[in-house]
Amino acid sequence: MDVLGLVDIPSWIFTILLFIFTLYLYTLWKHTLWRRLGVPGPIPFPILGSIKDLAVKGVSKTDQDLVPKYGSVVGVYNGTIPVLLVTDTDLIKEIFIKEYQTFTNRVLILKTDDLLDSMITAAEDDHWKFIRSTMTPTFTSGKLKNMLPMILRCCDDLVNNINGKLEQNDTVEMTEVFGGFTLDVIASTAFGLQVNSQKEPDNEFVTNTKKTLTDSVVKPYFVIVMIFPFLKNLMGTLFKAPVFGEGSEDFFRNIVQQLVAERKSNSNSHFRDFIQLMLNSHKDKTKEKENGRIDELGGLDFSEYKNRGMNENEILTNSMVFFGAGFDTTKTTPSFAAYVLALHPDMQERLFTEIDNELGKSPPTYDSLPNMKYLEMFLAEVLRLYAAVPRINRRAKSDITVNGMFIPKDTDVTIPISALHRNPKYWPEPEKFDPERFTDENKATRPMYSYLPFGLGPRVCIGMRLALIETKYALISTVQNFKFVVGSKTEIPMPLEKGFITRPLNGIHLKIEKR
Ligand code: HEM
Repeated sequence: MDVLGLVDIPSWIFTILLFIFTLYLYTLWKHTLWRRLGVPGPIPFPILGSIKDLAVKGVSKTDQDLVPKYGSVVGVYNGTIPVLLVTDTDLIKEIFIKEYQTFTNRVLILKTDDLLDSMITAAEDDHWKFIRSTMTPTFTSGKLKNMLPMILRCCDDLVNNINGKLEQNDTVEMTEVFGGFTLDVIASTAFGLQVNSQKEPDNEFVTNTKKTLTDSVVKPYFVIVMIFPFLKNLMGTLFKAPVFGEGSEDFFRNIVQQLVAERKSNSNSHFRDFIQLMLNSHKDKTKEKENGRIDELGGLDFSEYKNRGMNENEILTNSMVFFGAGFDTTKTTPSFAAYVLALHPDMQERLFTEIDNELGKSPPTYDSLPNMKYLEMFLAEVLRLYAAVPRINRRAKSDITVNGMFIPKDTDVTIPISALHRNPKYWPEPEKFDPERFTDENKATRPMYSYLPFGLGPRVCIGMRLALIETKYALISTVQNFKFVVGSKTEIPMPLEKGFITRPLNGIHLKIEKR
């Protein structure tokens, strides 16, 4: 039909249909890659690939089904992005350690603004290397030791808060309790602020942090970019993905600006929080170079950045990374630990005995931690079965052949941690909770990269030691005072959320008795 001699409607409809059909053919062609390369895997769901399974079954369940069925290297697609699921420990080592120059970066679905690009978790190549090497010295044992008094204060608040809850409730929701503790630790270690988030839930810092953490940044256009990666830049320009929740960016920017101004004007600053350490780090790094220390990350040239310290955007966004990367992970770990203790009274007794023998009722100390071997083994097993991050990935910067296997440019190489940690080859009766797997003798029987709760290689979790200390301190302080017991609301087995962080679906409700 002809409208005003200008528009021929049937030909428009035809053109649109042809366009859609061409896009569909494009996705079909993309979905032939693994078949052409001889990599086993499921027949991809049209257009969406494995996104459908991730949404319906969840990340961990999808991987736990795929890996036993197809083996230690599985080819799937996120939309049309090729994803290689690798649980072969030799290949893991080659890709994540030996070939890290090609696999330096994570898979970023959407690049948006300077703030996102400057997050250590998302930054790429030289920029990541600059930020990582600037932040690394803030996590040395010496610096972490200086933070222990702050963490101990948060432990006291944690015990008082639980005591307060016991009077009001039959069961206690553990992620709320340990969430408050984790938030307090981050507020003091990152910003030097003393907050008791359980006692003061309306505190401005607490409300803004919660806003930051609960706002979802996964938007529908992420899925469009996964299906049509060539739209990445257009989508990035059209939709600015928020890095932080509504309004909270301004709130935190103000805090950081104020703190940076205060600290810069006070050269004898006695603060030991991460903001101060990031401000100092440039100076410290220069000293290290003068002392002849070799750059441990080696290889990449970061000359563009080396003559400056972190700028304000980098300090802002990386202070916020403490929440993104360190909050959920660190609040769920002691919560899952409490759940397992309630389910296994014998293990709880053993932990009581060890802690009583080592510390009695005295607060934990840094030097006492290595003496508590059972705590170490128990926590390692918690992190095996409830690894906070069920998948980690790297993007291939260029075509590469590793151990005889061709991996094309832009492939997302993913380690499905939750499936790796349940591989019966390394973990007999994988669903059984058994801390004895982590005796020195048993550890020696497994390949090195069969256990990766904190990832591996140059991009391994930078907060690992802080997280372990924080979790151990929280567990010791609670176990010294309380006993975890299964209550009427405790779910066995516990349903988990489906996403990219391992969280309980309905919280963890336990009865707590005073010891
Ligand atoms: C039990 C607690 C935690 C677990 C299980 C955990 C786990 C992980 C994992 C699996 C990764 C990815 C590593 C890789 O790709 O190889 C990671 C990265 C990271 N984590 Fe953690 N994490 C925890 C706590 C923390 C804490 C407390 C902080 C900060 C204070 C933190 C900061 C980071 C950062 C900044 C990265 C990115 C590092 C980079 O790209 O260079 N994490 N974490």
